[in-house]
Amino acid sequence: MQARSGPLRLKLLVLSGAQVGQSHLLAPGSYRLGKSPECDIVLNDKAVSRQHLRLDVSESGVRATDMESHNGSFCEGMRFTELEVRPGAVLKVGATEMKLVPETSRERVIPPSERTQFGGLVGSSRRMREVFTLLERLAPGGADVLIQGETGTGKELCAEAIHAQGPRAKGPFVIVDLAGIAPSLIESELFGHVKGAFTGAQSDRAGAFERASGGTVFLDEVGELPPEVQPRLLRVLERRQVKRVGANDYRALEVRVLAATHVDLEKAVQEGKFRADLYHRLAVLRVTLPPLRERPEDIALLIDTVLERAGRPASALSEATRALLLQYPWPGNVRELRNVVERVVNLGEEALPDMEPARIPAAERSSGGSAAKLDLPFKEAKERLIEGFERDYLQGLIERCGGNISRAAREAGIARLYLRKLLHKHGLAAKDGDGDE
Ligand SMILES: Nc1ncnc2c1ncn2[C@@H]1O[C@H](COP(=O)(O)OP(=O)(O)OP(=O)(O)O)[C@@H](O)[C@H]1O
Repeated sequence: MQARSGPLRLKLLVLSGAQVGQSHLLAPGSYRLGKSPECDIVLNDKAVSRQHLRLDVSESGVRATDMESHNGSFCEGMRFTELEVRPGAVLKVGATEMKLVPETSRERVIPPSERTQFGGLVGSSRRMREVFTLLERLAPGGADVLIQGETGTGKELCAEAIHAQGPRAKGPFVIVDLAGIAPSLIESELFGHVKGAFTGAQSDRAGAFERASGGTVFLDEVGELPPEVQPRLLRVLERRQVKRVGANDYRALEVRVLAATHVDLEKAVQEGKFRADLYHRLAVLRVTLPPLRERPEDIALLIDTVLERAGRPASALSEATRALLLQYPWPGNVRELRNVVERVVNLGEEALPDMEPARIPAAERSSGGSAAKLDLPFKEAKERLIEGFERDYLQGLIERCGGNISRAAREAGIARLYLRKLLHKHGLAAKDGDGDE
């Protein structure tokens, strides 16, 4: 007999704020969230209203309604009055973030660190503060760590920070960029060689592991390691000894190994491109740096940090440019942001690159441009930019999806109800009958 699965039961997991780690089961019914002791879920948070948010839970889903709170309710960074919340979504009221997850989820809650900087890495988003908590825990221990993240998310900076806050901080920090070395030279680069081991080996040479002795070796792009070298690296990691190419003897190593990858190594293992045993050895401790598009709250702080590190005042960027940078999805992550900011402060705002037209507000592209808006107060200029962006984005989205609201909502990653509201606000109607599926 086949087991019948009932309706999906959900729970609300508190990710940040005073009650971090708590979870609340959501059986069908209505729940009021707020500071008042009369609420069903009482939130001990100064920035939360007495009656802040209502959740209506039914078999078909969860609807969240802001109860005219003072500071507003947010979902994935956007303020809402009413919203259908999908499992996986994060709601924020005051300083409290809560994630809607299946009741059976065993997701671990990492309490976000108080700090907004770890070594050279900055970030005030919950996602980055969770990373900082992990780094605080694992850096001092001296164990090997695998750092994952898209290009430009700060993996090298993260490795430097782990080394600097680890027990071998006074030792050397040796970087090996495995994507930048010819495959035939990788072995000798990592492990060294003896004179005559191969053509061109004119003298004995220590490899990166030996050079990093007493400190840390950072293997960047470890996914690029040729298959024939993978067992040798595994041996080094397990036995903590290295044999130079062409030598007979092993030398003991006192070294911390940090590795980074922008590719999904687990997938590479499934595809047979990366050895499972090496992956498991590398991935005992893992840190994943989130892409910038998943933490837009960090953009403003990152802009200020880039300006400060370049010795420029915050005023070096106009408010209109800042507003534009805040909306961009940054596919090249922090590196791209740094490059754009540095280019603009050095060459002027004309040097602002073409940023995905759909994201540039119509008002910005039409006559008047950013110069006209510089006369406006900051808040108004920013609002105009955002309004323009919303209109353009929605127009493109609805066209692309042939007026089908369900599809458009899915593509944009927002709730259908919220999308309808936005369309209404901008006087953009979807096709007759909405084209709903
Ligand atoms: N959180 C951050 N705070 C401050 N600067 C950052 C942060 N993340 C990245 N950067 C800056 O962005 C640039 C790229 O960072 P880094 O080289 O560490 O990225 P990466 O993930 O190693 O990239 P790749 O995979 O391409 O090697 C550097 O200038 C770095 O200083």
